[in-house]
Amino acid sequence: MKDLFEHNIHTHFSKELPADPVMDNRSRQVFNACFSFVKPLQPSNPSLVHSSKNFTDELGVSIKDEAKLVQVMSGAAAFNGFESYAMCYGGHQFGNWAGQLGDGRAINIAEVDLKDGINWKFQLKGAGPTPYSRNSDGLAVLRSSVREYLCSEAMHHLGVPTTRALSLVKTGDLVRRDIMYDGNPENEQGAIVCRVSPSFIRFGNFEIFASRQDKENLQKLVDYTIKHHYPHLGEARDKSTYLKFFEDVADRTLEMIVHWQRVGFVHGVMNTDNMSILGLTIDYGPYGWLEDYDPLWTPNTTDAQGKRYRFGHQPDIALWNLVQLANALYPLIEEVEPLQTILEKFRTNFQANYHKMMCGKLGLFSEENVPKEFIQNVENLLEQWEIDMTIFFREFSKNITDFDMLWEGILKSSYLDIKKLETGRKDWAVWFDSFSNYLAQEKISMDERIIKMKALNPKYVLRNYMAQLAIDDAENNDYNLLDELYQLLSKPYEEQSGMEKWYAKRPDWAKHKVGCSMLSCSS
Ligand SMILES: Nc1ncnc2c1ncn2[C@@H]1O[C@H](COP(=O)(O)OP(=O)(O)OP(=O)(O)O)[C@@H](O)[C@H]1O
Ligand SMILES: [Mg+2]
Repeated sequence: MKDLFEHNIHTHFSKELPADPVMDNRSRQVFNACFSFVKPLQPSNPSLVHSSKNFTDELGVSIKDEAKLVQVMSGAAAFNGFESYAMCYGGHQFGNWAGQLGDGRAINIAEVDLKDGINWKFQLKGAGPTPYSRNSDGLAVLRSSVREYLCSEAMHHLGVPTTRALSLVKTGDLVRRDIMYDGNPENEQGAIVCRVSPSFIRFGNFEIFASRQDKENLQKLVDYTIKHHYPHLGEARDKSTYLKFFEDVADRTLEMIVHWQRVGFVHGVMNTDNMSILGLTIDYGPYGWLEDYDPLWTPNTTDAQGKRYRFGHQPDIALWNLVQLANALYPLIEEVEPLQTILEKFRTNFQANYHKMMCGKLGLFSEENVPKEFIQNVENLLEQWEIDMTIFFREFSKNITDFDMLWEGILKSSYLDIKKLETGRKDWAVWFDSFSNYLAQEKISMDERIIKMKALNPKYVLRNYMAQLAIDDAENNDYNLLDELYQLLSKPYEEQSGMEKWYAKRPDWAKHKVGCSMLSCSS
């Protein structure tokens, strides 16, 4: 395999789209441009924490010189002379237009043609200030970087569309953060994740031009996005192509959200500046994994009041965000109705896809036989009896032929004590009766059913406390647990000997610990 740095740069984004002519790296408004050239900050003493061998293997590249990797991925050296840049975008944050945001701490350091003929963009998160940093420092801490690094790779292996993570380095510099926003800032270790994706364009990249009535640049960006990322839409650049583009983005967004609901992922900050135009999960900030099944749960302390980004609300928020994207694209389409039709379709398609997915998790693959209420009923039961989502569905991925077997799984996955649980036995039995009826109508063999269920119901996910344990060790320069979780989560659907300890309910100590149940945006 050829070394990553032996590959040539192939610049598309920063060559084909308008650049900010001002080279001044001070926080400012940037007009008529998709990005600004900016160099990463020099780190004082960079060191490698981890790199994703799975991902470099997938990309078909090797890393021959680890020292060089650390230099490039910490921003100390350029990637084969590439002129690095930060992107300009805006966004709706918590339902309000926030104006220009942009890559305040992300810097694109390379564009390279690799796997599948894709032009991969390499981006450092936490590499120093840019014109988009506003009042912040452009940096990231080890704690949040471990979370981003582990989770992006874990999500990929779960089959959820996502940006990838190639490396995690420490900068050797200290970063001051007030983790609980309570006036007690502390010094933390600075770190940088190298993220990789075919594109980091977000809904907000389009919104910023629309908000400034800059139709010319809006169109340039849309045309670029279609050319490089939706080439099947053809050469024509007219209203019908733009509509089709919007429809495809809506479809991809829908697919991503169905996956999130399937694995119990709560993004936590679904602002439009965190919505990828490719339907990839982007920005692993105060995300969390659903443990006891609670549709109202959000990990984000900033959102604890309104719970706008709670688990059960993610599909509605995706739609809300798509409405903002529709508004941004409107100047190129100038017709409301066809946009509305696509948004309506999202709603109905989501319901159908969600139903199919949930039936699949229960091993019912003739979902047309199953009424919506049946799924609603099990969701209510899971919520009422505080049942761990991952364990329940994995325990269910067996040949469950009688109620006792189901009950065993419930005992294993509930956070309630047995005495309390006993009072729910009758309700579960009623549900199990209807389940047995639908099961009897299944056409596929039991073996096949179980294989399919296990492929939908992961055994291992990155529980919030697991990431925190890895962080605690990493902060003391011990990366063994980080590596153990990285390896574990690269095969989330497989039984793995010696790893059963990670297939367990969240321990009691983790219920209210910072980083394990609630997370602030401080990162
Ligand atoms: N420490 C920081 N310094 C400068 N800008 C920041 C910092 N933290 C966040 N921002 C900027 O604030 C805005 C919203 O932040 P948000 O938490 O969504 O993103 P993020 O975690 O920095 O990055 P990304 O979305 O690239 O993963 C973005 O424009 C982001 O670049
Ligand atoms: Mg963000």
